Amino acid sequence: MSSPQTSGREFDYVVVGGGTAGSAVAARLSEDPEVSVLLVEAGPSDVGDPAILNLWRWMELLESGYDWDYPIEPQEFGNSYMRHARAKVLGGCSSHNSAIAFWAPRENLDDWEAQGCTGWGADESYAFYRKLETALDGADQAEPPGRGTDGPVTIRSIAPKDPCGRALLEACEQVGLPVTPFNTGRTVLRGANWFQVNANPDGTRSSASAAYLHPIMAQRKNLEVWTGYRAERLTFDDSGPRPRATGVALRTPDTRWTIEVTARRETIVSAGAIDGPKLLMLSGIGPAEHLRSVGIEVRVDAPGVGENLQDHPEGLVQWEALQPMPTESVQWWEIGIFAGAEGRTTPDLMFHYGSVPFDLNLIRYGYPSSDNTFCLTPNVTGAQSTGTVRLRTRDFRDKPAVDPRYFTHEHDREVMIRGVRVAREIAAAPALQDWVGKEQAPGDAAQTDEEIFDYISKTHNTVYHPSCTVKMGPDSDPMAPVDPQLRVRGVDGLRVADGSIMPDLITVNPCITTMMIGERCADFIRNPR
Ligand SMILES: Cc1cc2nc3c(=O)[nH]c(=O)nc-3n(C[C@H](O)[C@H](O)[C@H](O)COP(=O)(O)OP(=O)(O)OC[C@H]3O[C@@H](n4cnc5c(N)ncnc54)[C@H](O)[C@@H]3O)c2cc1C
Repeated sequence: MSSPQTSGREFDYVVVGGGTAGSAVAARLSEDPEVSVLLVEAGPSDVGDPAILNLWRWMELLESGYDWDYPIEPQEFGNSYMRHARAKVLGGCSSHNSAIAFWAPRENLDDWEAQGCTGWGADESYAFYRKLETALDGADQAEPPGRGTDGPVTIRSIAPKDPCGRALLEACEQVGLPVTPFNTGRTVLRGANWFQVNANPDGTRSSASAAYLHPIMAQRKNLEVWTGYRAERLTFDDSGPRPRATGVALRTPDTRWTIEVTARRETIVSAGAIDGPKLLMLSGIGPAEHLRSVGIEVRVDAPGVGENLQDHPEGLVQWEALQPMPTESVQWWEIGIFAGAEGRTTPDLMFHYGSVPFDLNLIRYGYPSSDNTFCLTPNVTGAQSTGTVRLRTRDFRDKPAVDPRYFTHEHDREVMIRGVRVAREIAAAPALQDWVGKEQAPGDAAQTDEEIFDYISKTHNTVYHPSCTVKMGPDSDPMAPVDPQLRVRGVDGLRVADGSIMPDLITVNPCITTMMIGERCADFIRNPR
């Protein structure tokens, strides 16, 4: 596609960001042959790219050319060296991630509804999880509405091949965390199991792009997918009483031209929880004072844009393994453990089990690491610390300032410290004694709460779930830039559909929920209420 010639093209819908939600939005909208849809993605196509499609290679992608790779602002209580991986490739983070597949707990979605997000409760939203998936396993254990049988995304359970993983599950049983089925519609408070993943039996991803786009990209004449085009800003007609979104200004792949494409009906921003608020702010929609401070004219004073950044902070306990660890794996992180505190309705603590060293934040502090290790990573599922995404400058090429403000809330520190202790308790159970060698990190020196948190604050990572930065909410909430049908307040013709619209981050891994958000956005557009 050569460059200035593409300028001035018109479509009914323009979806900006060909990621997890954007792929679903574009695929569903273009089911109607009467409308034309353009999907624009800054990164390259994933079609035929083994580095992306082979799920077991996901860790190679961190800090690679496929990663926007965002640094974070200096943290008072957290790890200032931490990087936020965000995929820059068709399929977005669903092309980059470890494909752990969860339906959100019913309680999370019902809580969204209770916050004024009408229509987002579990009963209505679960219909869209069903619609998006073909569940290969576990359907017989699910409660109504049951698992999906003919959706584009293949979800299957990981086979129990890893012997260390089998011993781990036995150890979990021994400490009161029994093997419990996932994705049944019943919330797992305390229990463990092999994950379900959105992947095909041959080990390739069933990412948003592979599932929604690959089968239709060449066939559907009313859908165009442009890769390598980066949105600089949204365009508007400001002549009426309210601004109306008219499309997007794009930098061409050769970086030589800025072109404009028109959305006759709507523009949908699906650029994710970091680049989405950035694009809105570059387009004059954001906190007025901040926009003025970087020289951007205010179109809509939307104080909630870039606020409310939520994430799942993740700690690490790593051991030398006494026996050889597997040399092949579905994605190296095959088991999940929930260890909710007494009296909760959703678990406040989750672990991933890695059959690999995960020392990307250890070496700079001199912690030992080696090739034959395994680890448990406690994460705070309902972290109370919230952060911000802000512009550094008005140049679309500059990385935004991402400040998660990790562990600024005491709750998060307490849960994480408990997480390290629970990980040690699991490791001390009889079933793991043939596997557990020296604890490399945090190691014997970290015993008191202060010592454990000192280790955590230096070395913690993230489960890579930044969300909630353009949250939806009722009209009465001035911090909610979008309404429950995902329309941006203060302008016409513009919606947001991606992980940024969650009012609160769900307890579990959010990729499948983000696809559900894409499904719902297309449904709101096609079936206006
Ligand atoms: C390393 C990693 C591992 C993870 N593991 C899991 C997991 O196992 N399970 C799980 O449930 N979740 C996981 N997650 C989280 C999950 O993948 C994300 O929360 C989710 O995919 C985000 O979807 P999204 O649509 O909001 O954004 P994205 O999928 O990031 O899509 C945004 C898209 O917009 C594009 N874009 C951005 N700016 C522009 C612009 N200016 N112009 C054009 N295009 C632009 C991006 O390149 C990207 O393709 C992981 C995430 C990462 C990074």
